[in-house]
This record gives sequence, C-alpha cells and structure tokens, in this order.
Amino acid sequence: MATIRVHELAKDMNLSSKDLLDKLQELGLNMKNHMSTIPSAEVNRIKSMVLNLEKNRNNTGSPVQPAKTKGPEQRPALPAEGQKTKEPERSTGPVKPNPFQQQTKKDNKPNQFKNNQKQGQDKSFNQQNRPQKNNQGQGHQGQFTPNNKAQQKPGGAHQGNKKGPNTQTLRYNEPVLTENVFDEEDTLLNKVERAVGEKAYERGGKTKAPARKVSKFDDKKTDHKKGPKTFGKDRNRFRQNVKEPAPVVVKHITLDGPITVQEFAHLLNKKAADVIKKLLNLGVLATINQELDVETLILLGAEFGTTVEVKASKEEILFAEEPDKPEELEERPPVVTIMGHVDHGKTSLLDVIRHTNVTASEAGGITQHIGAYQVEINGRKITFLDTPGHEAFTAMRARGAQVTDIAVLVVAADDGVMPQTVEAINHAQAANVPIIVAINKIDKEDANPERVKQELTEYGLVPEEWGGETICVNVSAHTKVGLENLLEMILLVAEVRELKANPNRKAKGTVVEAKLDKGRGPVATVLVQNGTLEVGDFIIAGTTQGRIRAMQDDKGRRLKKAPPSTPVEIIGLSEVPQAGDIFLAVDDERLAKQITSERSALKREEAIQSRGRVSLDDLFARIQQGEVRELNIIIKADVQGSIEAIKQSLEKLSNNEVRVNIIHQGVGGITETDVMLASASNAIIIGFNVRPDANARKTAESQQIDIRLYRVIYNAIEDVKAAMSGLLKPEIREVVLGRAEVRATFRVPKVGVIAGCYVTEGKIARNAQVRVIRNGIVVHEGEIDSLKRFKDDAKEVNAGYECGIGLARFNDIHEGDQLEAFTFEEIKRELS
Ligand SMILES: Nc1nc2c(ncn2[C@@H]2O[C@H](COP(=O)(O)OP(=O)(O)OP(=O)(O)O)[C@@H](O)[C@H]2O)c(=O)[nH]1
Repeated sequence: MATIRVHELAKDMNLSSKDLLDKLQELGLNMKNHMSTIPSAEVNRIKSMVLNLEKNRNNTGSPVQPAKTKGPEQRPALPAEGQKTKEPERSTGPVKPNPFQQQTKKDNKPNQFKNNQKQGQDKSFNQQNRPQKNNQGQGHQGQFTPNNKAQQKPGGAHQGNKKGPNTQTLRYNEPVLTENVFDEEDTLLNKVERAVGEKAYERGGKTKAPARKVSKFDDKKTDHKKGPKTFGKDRNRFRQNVKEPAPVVVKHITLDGPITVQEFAHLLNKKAADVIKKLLNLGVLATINQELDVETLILLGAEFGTTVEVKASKEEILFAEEPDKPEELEERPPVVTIMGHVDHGKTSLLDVIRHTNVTASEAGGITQHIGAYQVEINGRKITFLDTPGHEAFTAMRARGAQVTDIAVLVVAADDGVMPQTVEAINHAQAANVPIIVAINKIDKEDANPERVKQELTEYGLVPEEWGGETICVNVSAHTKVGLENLLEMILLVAEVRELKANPNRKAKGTVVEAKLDKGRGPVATVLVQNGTLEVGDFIIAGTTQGRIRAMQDDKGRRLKKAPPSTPVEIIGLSEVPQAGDIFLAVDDERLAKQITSERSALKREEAIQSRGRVSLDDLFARIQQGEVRELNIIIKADVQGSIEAIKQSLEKLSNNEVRVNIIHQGVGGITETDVMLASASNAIIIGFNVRPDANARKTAESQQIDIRLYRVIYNAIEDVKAAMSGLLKPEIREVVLGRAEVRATFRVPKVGVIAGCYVTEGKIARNAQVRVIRNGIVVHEGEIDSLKRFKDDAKEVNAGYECGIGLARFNDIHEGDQLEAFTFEEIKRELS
C-alpha cells in the first residue's frame, strides 16, 4: 500500500510539517512526527479535513459551527487528564471535534465525506463526541443538537436514549454500531479515528467497552437503517459482552520496522491465530513467521483498535529535512549533461567550452578532470557533468538522484539522428529533462542542419523556428561558431526553469565520480545540490562517511566552501562511495556512523521495493489493484523492421486501465544501459532475436527487471496481451544453464564444424538446447550434437574448462560466437 509522509503532504499543502502536525493533532489524528505515514488513499480526505479546519477557523461568526469555538486553545475544556502526559505511548492525543462534520453540501469535499453525509451524521457525531464522553466519564442522556454541541460535550453515558434511529443521541450511545456504520468506507483513517475514539471512550467511560468484543461485529454489515432488529440484536450481544471481564486491550504500539505475525500478536496480546484471521479478512495470507510490512501492520492494528506507529529511522528523519521556504531560496547555476551518438563531437564540444571559458578567465589555471566542471558566461555559471549522458541519467536516477537540469543533445550535422541519439532522447525524456539540440560540425561541407531538424521531429523534438519548443543551435567545436549562442540558450532555459537552492543550510548532493587514490585515499567528485558544503563537514554518502579534509574545484583550486550546483573533489571519506550515491552533511559523527550502519536496513527496504517492479507475471493483479496505470516497455530487436512491428502491435493493446508506453527501442543486444533505463523507469524489456549480455543479465537479476526474450513476434504480443488481461500462464520457463565462447572452429569430415569452446559461465550440458549468439543477436537455436572434453564424450562441462561442441544441423559457427545452453523448466502457477 502506497503511503505518503507527513512532511511530503505538508509540502504539497504548502504548510510547514509542524503546522500540519498541529492540525492533524487537532483533528485527532495521532501522527507523531513529520515522518509518520499516511496511506495515499487517505491523502485527499486528510487534505480536505485540514482545509475545512482552516475554513472553520476563519469563519468565526457562524452559530452553527460550534466546533470552532473549541479550537486548540480550548483544549482545557476537555478533561485535562494526567494520562496524556504520563502515558505518551498510550495516548492518542487530544481528540478534538471533527470539523469534517461541519461541511455543508456545497463544499467541495471528497467522496468520503459525501458518503458520510449519506450514511448519516452519526459518524461524525461519534467521532466528535465519543472522546468527549470519555473525557468526562459521566452519564449523559444525549441532549445533543447540532447547534448545541458545545453544551453536549460533557455528555457520555452508556445508557442511551433510544427514541429513534434518527436521533444522534441514540447512535452516540451505541459504540457497537459505530463499528458498522463505517463499513462501506472502512478505510485506515476511519479505523485510526475509531481507535482514537474508542481509546478515549474507554478511559473516560465507566464501562470498558472492549474493543475486541466490538470488533466481533466488524464483519457484519449492520446498517441501522435496515431496521431495529439487527440493531437490537447486536446491542444485546454487546451488553452481554460488557459483563465479561475486559481483556487487556493494547491501544498503541510503537515499532521500529517490519515484524513477524507472531511478534505482532505478542505485542497486541492476542493469539497469532486471531491475527492471521484478521489478516485473512484484509486479504493477506500470512504464516505465523511471516514478516509483515509496516503498512499492513498499521492496517492490522486498526482492525484490533490499536494504533501502530512506526518510528522513522534516523536516516529518514535526517534525509527528510524541512523544505526550504521560498524566501530562503537563491538562484543556482544549471547542471548540464551532454549526450549524443558516438563521434558526433561531445568530447570536442565539452573541451572547447571548458578551455575557451576557463583559460579566458583563469590565465594559467590548471584544468583537471574531476568529472564535472563549471564555466562562467557573462557573470553567470553553468555546471557541466562530464560523465556520459545516459550514465548520468540512468545510474543516478536508478539510485534516486536526479542531478541534471538540462540535456544538450549533440547531433553531427553531417550524420544526422543515429541510434544513440534516439537513446539519448529517450533517456532525457524519461527523466523529464529539457533538451537543447546542438547541431555540431556545421563547418563540414556536407553538413545539413535542416535534415537533422527534420529527423528530430520524428522523435517529438520540433525546432522552435518550426513552431515547436525545442531549441536547436548550430555549432562547430572546431571553429567555435555558435558556442556562445549555445551557452546563452542554456542560461535561458535555466532562467525559465527558475533553478533555485538554499545555500544557508547543510549540504546535500550527489556523488558524480569516485576513486581510490594511492596517496590521498578515497576521492570523490560530488555535486552540491542544496546547501553549502564546507571543509570540516561530516558527511555520509552511501555506506561511507567521513570528515572533509580538503576540497578542490575543477581548476585545482582549494576551496573552503562549495555552494549549490558546485562540483568539487573531496577527500576524507572512509571508503570509496558509488557514483550516484546521495551525500549529506550531518551534524555529528556519531549520528553519521549510526546512519551508515542503518543503511543495511535501507538496503532491505530497497529489496522490498524492487519487488514492486513491474513484471508480466503479476501485471494483471497490479492493474486490478490500481498500482499500474502505465506499462513501460523497452524493445530491443535484431532489425528495425521487427521493432516497428512489435511497437505498433503493443501500443494498440492500450486500454482504459493501462497504457502501453514504448519508452525506448533499439537494434542490438540488451545492454546494461537498457536495464538501467528499465530500472529507472520501472519498465520491462522485450527482446526479439537478441540476448542480454552478461552485465545486463546480472543487473537485471539484481534490479529484478523482467526481460522477455522472443523469437516470434506473435508470441511477444500475445504474452503482453495475456498479462494485461490476467490470462498469462507461463507454465514453462527457460533456464539458462551456461555460456561458452567459441575460441576456434574445426571442420571435421563427415561430422561438420566443431567449435572449440571455453565455458565462461555455468555449464554446458549435452542434453541442453543451445543458441548461437553473434554480437548480441541470436543467429541459431537448436540441439547439441556432440560435447567432448578432449576426445571423450562429456555429459556436461563446467565453467573454466574447454570443450568441443558440435551443433545439430548447423555449421555456420564463427570464432567469437557465444553459445548459450538452456533448458526449460516447468513453473507451477501460484493461485493468485
Ligand atoms: N569538422 C568537425 N569535426 C568535429 C567537430 N567536432 C568534433 N569533430 C570531430 O569528430 C570526431 C569525434 O569527436 P569527439 O569529440 O571525440 O566525439 P564524441 O561524441 O565525444 O565521441 P565519443 O567520445 O567516441 O562518443 C573527432 O575526430 C573530432 O575532431 C566539428 O565541429 N567539426
């Protein structure tokens, strides 16, 4: 279940986390701190509750809004029970009247509220009054009227006025019913609110209404409107239950993270079987030792009338710092990445920009390679990232760091749009980064910038002069023509984007490059993205930490401070971090060390997250749950024609529930870059007559990317179609046994060609199927005819050994080919 943190919601609502927390507190929602989680499904509802709270406050004159007279300053009106401070763990906070109920129909409110209205005001009434009842803990005969809520506050006996179902008093006196009234919209928030109410009720009321007994009726949809029969029956049952000794009900649990069913049952003071039963009601099938994620625990706790709070890790608290206020933000230089096809002039362009602008302003300045550098144009700075564009995008984005503000796409005017140009466009578009096209080499005779522009339109980049939005600049890295214009355009785009950061806070940024230097130890080039990094700061980056001993910029100058958008080389870290790691300056060393040790826990979380990756196997279920609205696909194939055919057929599969997006396509084998893009964009990869290389396979495995390989286009389309409609049944799955490299070939008379191979991975088994891969493309698939170690037949040959392989009915084996042995495995379909 997706959740959102309080601070994120606060940011979204343009409030400080503290303000929002106060408001939530006021609404009786027990959020402990800005890292507390709110289920996404409740966000809209909470928003409207908070907004209504504001509205009601402003609306002070209205006589029909008694709740506003009970603002936070009126809290003492509620009984000031000592427990609140004595037992913070068990306290659910002051329970305030819910302004929710003061909505009028014309209010623009979420469905939830509309339903509340439909179901009767009793719900809001209960929400409002039960706590009050508890607070007073005295008999109350239910003289409640909407205009007299303030006077009603002290009320709260358990014997109700049963004059009729339409009197709020009646409902007020029937806590059992309140459980059922919410059935239709029994969301987590409702449950939490109820838990809040019940807790208060229990503390103040003379009867300890056992939440467990109440929950007995949970599954019954007891709608009081249906008639008094059910109502009375349940009430009687409730009364009987009241006489029993109340079980110890745990009202609040604080957890550090996920725990098992058994552990949770123990904390709840319940039998594990009861917990498993409740889980079943929630649609979760779990065993006693199964670990439950925090969202499930919160939901489960609510089922038992227990609020579950999950403590944010130190790291979470640290990373989720208060958002900057608009007045604290200052303009920062744009961070630019240069991308493009091989040999189109990226390096030349970067070099000429750097040298022209560096040497001009820094006579004799030494430029050194630190993976990023800054240039100054008309007093304004631009930061260039010197890493290959797609790496900057995918590697860093895959780690959650978005560093680039603008992508400069270099296209050679004499060559036009090429495969890597398209790849670069796809990467930038997937990252939502604006593209400026630099049409390079215009000094060449056969340069044809107009043709380049024409070609670009096919990829959605329509030049400005043709009525589009893409800035295209003609340049030459050789003659330096157009360079200034290009830089000005970068600044223009930066200005439009209003790139800002707060220099007056602790630094946060991304590691761009890192290496181990013999003399200096771990050296990292980092890009400061917010705040100011200073010598002496203690930073953490990935799983490493350390105090910055020295900093220098791309010109080799020692720096004491690095403001936002500055790339600097730092020394002082204990280990080499990874490019793409987010770094953060922290206040003390102890905390930093604690946090790096907490990273392992975070890794576990990442593993859980990667389980959330899209795969064809569970696509349907996830579409049904509303988790997947778009199916991102990367297509790699042996020829362009196949790509087009697959693309068109797949795009046609889009329906109302899910849209099929081909985010990248290309001719050739599946590479690590494809997998990284899939990882960053949560895509699946479809390979047609191509294979992933070793790195791609490893990365796909670790990132849990679904790679589907096909030899028949129809099968690919059918699989996606079946997955989208929940009919996919991959009973048989291919298992790769190993790979061998062909080092030599021998023609044996009457036998055919024998490949002298070296097994590089896994094993080659005699009875396996084998495919011949040449430059990432499958050229043959068939059976092994012979497998020999020296002169002897072998059943299988393991990695690290040489062998001779003959293929059945196939002799066109070349030196350098890869032979991949595979077999098929039956997969038992799990019931879903
Ligand atoms: N005539 C001309 N040649 C250029 C220009 N820019 C680059 N070249 C030449 O094009 C070739 C490739 O340039 P690079 O800068 O290495 O291209 P690249 O895109 O960085 O190439 P990779 O690093 O291999 O991806 C070199 O021989 C450059 O001299 C230009 O503006 N005009």
